Amino acid sequence: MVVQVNTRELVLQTLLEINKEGQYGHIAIRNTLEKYQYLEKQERAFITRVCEGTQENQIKIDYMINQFSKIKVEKMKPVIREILRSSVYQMFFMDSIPDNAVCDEAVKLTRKKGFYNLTGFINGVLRQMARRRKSIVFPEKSNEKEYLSIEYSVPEWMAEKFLKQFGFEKTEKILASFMQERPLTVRIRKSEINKEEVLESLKSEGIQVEKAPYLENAYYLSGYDYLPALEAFRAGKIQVQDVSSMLVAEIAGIKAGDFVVDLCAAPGGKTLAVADKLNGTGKVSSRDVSQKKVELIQENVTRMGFHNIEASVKDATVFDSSIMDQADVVIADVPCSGLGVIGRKKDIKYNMTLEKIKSLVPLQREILEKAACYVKPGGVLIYSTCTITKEENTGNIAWFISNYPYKLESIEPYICEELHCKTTKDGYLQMLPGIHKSDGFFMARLRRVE
Ligand SMILES: C[S@@+](CC[C@H](N)C(=O)[O-])C[C@H]1O[C@@H](n2cnc3c(N)ncnc32)[C@H](O)[C@@H]1O
Repeated sequence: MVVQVNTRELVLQTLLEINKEGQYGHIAIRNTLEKYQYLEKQERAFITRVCEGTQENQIKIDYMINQFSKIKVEKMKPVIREILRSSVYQMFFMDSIPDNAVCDEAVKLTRKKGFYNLTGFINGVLRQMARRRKSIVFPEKSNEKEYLSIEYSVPEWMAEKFLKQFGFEKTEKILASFMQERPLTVRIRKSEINKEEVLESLKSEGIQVEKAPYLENAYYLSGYDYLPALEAFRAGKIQVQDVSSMLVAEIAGIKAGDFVVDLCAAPGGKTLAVADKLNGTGKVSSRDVSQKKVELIQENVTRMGFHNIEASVKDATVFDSSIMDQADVVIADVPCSGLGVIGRKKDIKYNMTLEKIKSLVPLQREILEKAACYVKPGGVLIYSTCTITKEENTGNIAWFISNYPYKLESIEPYICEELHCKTTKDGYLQMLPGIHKSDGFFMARLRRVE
């Protein structure tokens, strides 16, 4: 028997889950959708949109609610807080739902959750907000930090940090791009397959395929319901990967027969791109810190059918003498603050802190320090992150080249002209969302000189 559920109640449950320590928004939403698979497509779309939108705009929504509620959002009971937030999202960020319906449903849900004495409060706040829409105030643009923080729902420290690093105009572009829908990008494998046939197969399954920038094998996909059901995916002909991340295997300048070590490899995006370039030759030692992570790599390796990848559990901060001076190429795609991928993972903007960023730098340097020993003399080390903070990127590279026998080497021979800029000749590239057509990403190519 199918039990009727209220979609707004599922939204509430999911938002409460999302706000638990250590929970990821996309996973909480996926869990709800998997549990209630029998829901209509429209209901699933509603749950996804309201949960994602409420989370994405949380700082702005709280700022709005606080203008109408005597009890500040942070002091509210979690259930009440999430009912209000998601209702405000429906009233102010979606066109299709009348204010009255949103208020009525919020009151019903409050009652259903047992908060009888708070139905009046919920009703009062929401109806006031609906009635006095035009009186809601937002920070002036001249008040740069507060304006950016509220308008784009990022913590003030982040707005301030970006302002310092990029200035107002660039920061606004970056933050605005975080709010835009991100296309799903895939890399079509080159080895052992025919690209035209893959494109045909995708189109025959009703998928819209569009060329992505910068790389000939990068494509945007849309119109799919469940990616793993696609033939091209199951047969290991496509791999989900942002174009910025694909560039790592390009600038590594992989040659047939190379021995490549990927130190922080899960779920295997760069490992798989490198193996594709090796075209059945050489070997990739693909490592990550836990068994669970290595299983993710292995799953992808099995699906794509590569035989030249060996996935293993290895802590990159622990020296491994067995590969000392052995690798033609080492990839250190280190754990980072992830500020470049906020557009895809909204949790990052609420969970990252200045202290955490600060504590990542020594870890990244520890990994670089070990990585330096694995490259054979004359070999190549690629350092990359999916973040845009100076200290994790150019800061670490400056530290590294002043302490180790490495020099930066131009990446221009490996990337398209559109990406050439002041720094690419010098050996590194900082991609910025909203400026580049990709996630935020940093990559550097270093040659071991002795
Ligand atoms: C940016 S992600 C890697 C993405 C991956 N290179 C790809 O392209 O799919 C960073 C990875 O570093 C791993 N990691 C964190 N600490 C590590 C350590 N001490 N040793 C090895 N890997 C570590 C994390 O588990 C995570 O999978």
